[in-house]
Amino acid sequence: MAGDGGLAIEARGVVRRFGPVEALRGLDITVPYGQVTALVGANGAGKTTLLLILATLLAPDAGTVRIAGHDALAQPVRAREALGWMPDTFGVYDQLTVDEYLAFFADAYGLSKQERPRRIRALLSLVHLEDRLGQPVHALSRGQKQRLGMARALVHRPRVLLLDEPASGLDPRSRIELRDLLRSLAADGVAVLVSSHILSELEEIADRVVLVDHGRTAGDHAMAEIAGAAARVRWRIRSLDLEPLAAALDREPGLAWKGAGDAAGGAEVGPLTEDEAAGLLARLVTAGVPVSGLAPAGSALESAYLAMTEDRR
Ligand SMILES: Nc1ncnc2c1ncn2[C@@H]1O[C@H](COP(=O)(O)OP(=O)(O)OP(=O)(O)O)[C@@H](O)[C@H]1O
Repeated sequence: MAGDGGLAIEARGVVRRFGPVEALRGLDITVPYGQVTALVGANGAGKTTLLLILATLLAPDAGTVRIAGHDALAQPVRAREALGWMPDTFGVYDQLTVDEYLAFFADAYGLSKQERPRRIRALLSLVHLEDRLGQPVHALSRGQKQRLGMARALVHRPRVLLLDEPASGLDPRSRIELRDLLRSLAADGVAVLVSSHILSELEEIADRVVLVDHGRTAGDHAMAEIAGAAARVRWRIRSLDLEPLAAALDREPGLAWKGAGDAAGGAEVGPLTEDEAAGLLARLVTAGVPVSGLAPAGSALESAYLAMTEDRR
């Protein structure tokens, strides 16, 4: 699918200032084809600024950006042909119907008149809006508009897809469908770069995580490394009787733990790997502690994110 055999996105030393604010301070990022890469970072870290620059909608003050092998600054039109873009705030032309809206973008991307109706029906079916054909865009709910935005981003079958907070307005079913759609696009060789604050969802969607911190890349990890069995995460232990649990945890050399609060009825321990947690569980049970549950506390990506950003606050 890559065609040019290279990277889908390659940005180096990207700088962007807004007056006195340095939103990006020499950021580097590479995104391969055939994978979902997640862009994660605190509010104001620079994710949207980066995505706008990659989408050729904002010029950097310094740095280089290549999209699908094209220099995005010198050849923005070539870059745009390869790109699909879904912004976080979704502007729609309210007077248009759903299919007129997609036809407008199909036209802008040069799809032939014969192909357009077929493509529009396929896209509406892909985002489960086929029953909205002929209806005005303004009558759609926020989540439906977001799904229409996704269809719009895919009109010209882009090889590189940029999504800024795509799941924010979606109901649980639509989120699962979005996850499946992004996975199947990646399986077809598309490079997907997605920013989101919903880390538990990214864990299931993404192959890689790029951490952005104060305008720079602060980490680039395979999801398997972060969320796999070898990853160190916090664990929640539930027990029918808290006193023996607390006493047994106190006897564990070097183990960090705290009470998980009355409602949770147990303790939070770690970070530990899956093996270490299994060993601890075996010792607790052997010691006669009435353990009723052991599970990761929050998602592994959340734990990793908190650990990675702890000393950056
Ligand atoms: N048009 C603008 N004018 C002035 N400052 C801006 C502009 N756009 C972004 N900034 C500033 O640049 C920094 C990075 O903003 P950006 O929107 O890229 O962050 P983000 O990581 O997407 O944040 P969030 O997670 O809150 O969406 C922030 O300090 C922000 O205030």
